[in-house]
Amino acid sequence: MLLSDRDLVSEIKAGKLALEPFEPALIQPSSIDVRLDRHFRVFNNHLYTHIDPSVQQDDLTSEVEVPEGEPFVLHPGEFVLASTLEVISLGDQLAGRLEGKSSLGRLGLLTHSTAGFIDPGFSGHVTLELSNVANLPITLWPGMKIGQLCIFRLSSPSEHPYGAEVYGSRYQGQRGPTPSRSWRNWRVWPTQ
Ligand SMILES: Nc1ccn([C@H]2C[C@H](O)[C@@H](COP(=O)(O)OP(=O)(O)OP(=O)(O)O)O2)c(=O)n1
Repeated sequence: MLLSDRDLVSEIKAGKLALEPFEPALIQPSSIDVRLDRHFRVFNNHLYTHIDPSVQQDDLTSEVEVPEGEPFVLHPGEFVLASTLEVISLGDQLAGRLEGKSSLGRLGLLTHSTAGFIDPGFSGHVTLELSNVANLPITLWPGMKIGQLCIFRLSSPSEHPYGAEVYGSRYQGQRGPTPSRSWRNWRVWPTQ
């Protein structure tokens, strides 16, 4: 079930959902707007011939911090990682989906390219996969509303929420835009 504004407020009051820092004005009818932080990760295309998800390519991205009062310029066709200003924490019976903002979508800015799911139990800054599909550069201003978070209540509490030992939970507690962490078990064959 998708939570309404009043349910979002009750979950925040009950401590089952947290956004830090939190601004009540960011609550929408059934979502909460999230803001852009000042840290970005750009791809070092000059260092690699290809991206291989099966290995850890440590120098694949570099962090860029935008100075106070300045924007990050995202050029057409570019793909960068950024992160929410807010640390987002979900209890074991809530899951989230990061969605774009229509006004930014109409300009050609994609907020997440594919992965928008936030697991129950997750806590950390959410990594944004930003790309510009317009024909002109787009300026990204730290602090601007960059997306919205929709929260769903699970049919029962998760038995092994994100962060539990049972999973890798590679992004639990992540700070800032976090590059892909390679899987140790990236291929799982059928068990006979
Ligand atoms: N745009 C996104 C989407 C997700 N996450 C965070 C919240 C999720 O709970 C966590 C893991 O997301 P996935 O399960 O989609 O990622 P993986 O399966 O690759 O990682 P893991 O093996 O840790 O589950 O990453 C994020 O920071 N930014």
